[in-house]
Amino acid sequence: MTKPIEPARWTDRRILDLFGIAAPILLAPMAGAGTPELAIEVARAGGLGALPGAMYTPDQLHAAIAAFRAGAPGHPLNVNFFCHAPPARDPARAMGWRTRLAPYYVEMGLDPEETPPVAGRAPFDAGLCALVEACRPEVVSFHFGLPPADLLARVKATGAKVLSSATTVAEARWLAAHGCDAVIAQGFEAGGHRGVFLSEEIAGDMPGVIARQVGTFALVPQVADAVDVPVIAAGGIADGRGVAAALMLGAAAVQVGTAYLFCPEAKIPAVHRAALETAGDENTALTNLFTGRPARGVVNKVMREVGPLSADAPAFPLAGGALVPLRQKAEAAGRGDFTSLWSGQAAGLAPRLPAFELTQQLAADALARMTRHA
Ligand SMILES: Cc1cc2nc3c(=O)[nH]c(=O)nc-3n(C[C@H](O)[C@H](O)[C@H](O)COP(=O)(O)O)c2cc1C
Repeated sequence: MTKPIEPARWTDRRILDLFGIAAPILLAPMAGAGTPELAIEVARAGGLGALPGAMYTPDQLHAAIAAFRAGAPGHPLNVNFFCHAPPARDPARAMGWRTRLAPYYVEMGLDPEETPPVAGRAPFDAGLCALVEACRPEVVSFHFGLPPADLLARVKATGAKVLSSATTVAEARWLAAHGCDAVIAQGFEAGGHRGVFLSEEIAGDMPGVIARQVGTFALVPQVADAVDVPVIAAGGIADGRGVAAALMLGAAAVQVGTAYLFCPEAKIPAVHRAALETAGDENTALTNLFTGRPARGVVNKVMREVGPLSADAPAFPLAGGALVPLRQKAEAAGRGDFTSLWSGQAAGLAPRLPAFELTQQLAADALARMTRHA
């Protein structure tokens, strides 16, 4: 086993002291893939464990938090929520989307007339806020901006430190001005959903929004210069080199997602695990097909043939519903043709270790590199 992390050796202690952790490594909250086991192992290794609230029911989230508390007593926990505005119903768009996908239903032996399930991702609301008040996670993070001021005030009143993702300097400034204790600078390389929230054109001009997305290497130092709160770098960081580079660019910590998907503690379908092996540096793309918002994943059949971006896809989070029957049928046949295979651009760098060992290796390797270059 790797040696324990020595907290005293990190020169920038802002995030370590803010959260009470030993290493500046944050597990990314990953809706649909994160588990209490993953969070426990990262926390035990000295990083910050996270649970994704977006795809759990409140009861499931309660149970997941309790499992974390039992498995990693005394360690802080980050619980993550989405705070998108729920979309207005748009039956014409929903029908257009089903018509676009109808040939695949026929190809897969499914009835295109069958009503697909509604894909839901609940935004942070008063009920989830009450859950935060009851469970008191030490850190609460948000994706797609921040919740309304009254809910945010209630979260902060619990003593939780608040984080959210910024994809531009303007978003980082906005988050710092609205009460975030630290800002996650999420570069273009990142797996999963872009945290974009200030762009008005997100629905109307998806290609334009995507063409302007900023990479981690350019984003992190500009955000670090722009805000007074500590910055957490995310996107394409999958080994010790990436951690060291992010810290040199002015980040006080990193948030890592894709590299943890290889861990046995991550819960992803077999087709996703297999696809990650092929992700490399050039086999992912930003797509809106699976939810309606841009997110990075391994290119598969539906992305190649319908997208990766489609103006027909209904608004977030509704696009996914019509893909569910196709996904289930294809996965049963061992194919990921309709599955959201979220991955960042650096999957090929991930050391492929269990979560405890991965966290310690990321930290130890980064420390060794930074010491060599000091
Ligand atoms: C499978 C997957 C699911 C994700 N789900 C969430 C989520 O629920 N909430 C969130 O804030 N970020 C989510 N993200 C984005 C991460 O927080 C982070 O920005 C990203 O993983 C960093 O880039 P990397 O994947 O290259 O490490 C997800 C990322 C992945 C890969």
